Amino acid sequence: MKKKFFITGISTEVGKTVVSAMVVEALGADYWKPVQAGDLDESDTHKVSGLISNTKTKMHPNAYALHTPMSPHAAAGIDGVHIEAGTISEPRTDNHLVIEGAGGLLVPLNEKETIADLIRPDYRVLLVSRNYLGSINHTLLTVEALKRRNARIAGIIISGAENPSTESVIEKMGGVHIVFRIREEEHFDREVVRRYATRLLPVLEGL
Ligand SMILES: Nc1ncnc2c1ncn2[C@@H]1O[C@H](COP(=O)(O)OP(=O)(O)OP(=O)(O)O)[C@@H](O)[C@H]1O
Ligand SMILES: C[C@H](N)[C@H](N)CCCCCC(=O)O
Repeated sequence: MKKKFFITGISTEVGKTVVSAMVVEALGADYWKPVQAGDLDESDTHKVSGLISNTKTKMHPNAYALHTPMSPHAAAGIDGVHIEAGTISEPRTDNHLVIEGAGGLLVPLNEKETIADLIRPDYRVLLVSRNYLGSINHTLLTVEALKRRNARIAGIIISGAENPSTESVIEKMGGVHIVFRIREEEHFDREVVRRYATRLLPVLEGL
């Protein structure tokens, strides 16, 4: 059965793109970033392309490609565009699909909708968390917001240094499992991503 994984994060810059590349590489999945805001010559689609080795993956075009590295609602305003979640149609594919959000879960697309409105019932949501002072609160708030929307939470992925007391309290109070960990790496390249992808595949098969 083909699976669709939605990658969200507890904030911006926590490792969603790195995790997306690993999930894409593990499954040979297609990749789609519906809303991109920022330098379009160094978009997340370019980054994922540069981190994977398999030849099966198809990169699907953004529904909205905005030029300013800001919240999508604001970046859209600058470009004179109005984002509507309802106009975004998922790319057709027979392959697994990895969908990456922008920033955190409640980042606005416009004055009424957020990234959370892009999550469909058949998406398995992977929440990327990264340890910093304040990350417990950001992680538990995001889990609560996902549950309130009946999203199918597949699990949390920790990117960066381990913190056992943080991780155990997140699992206990959030009622969610940490399904994978990425160490604090000096850099990410195709080799590093391939190594993690090999370990990640059996985890994804169980989700
Ligand atoms: N485990 C890690 N070890 C070292 N660096 C990391 C790790 N995880 C993420 N980073 C670094 O943090 C930065 C942000 O990561 P990434 O681009 O994946 O975040 P993001 O959540 O996709 O951000 P955005 O919200 O802008 O899309 C990158 O420079 C990345 O290399
Ligand atoms: C530009 C950045 N890399 C992301 N694409 C968008 C992050 C928006 C964060 C908005 C916020 O939560 O305050």
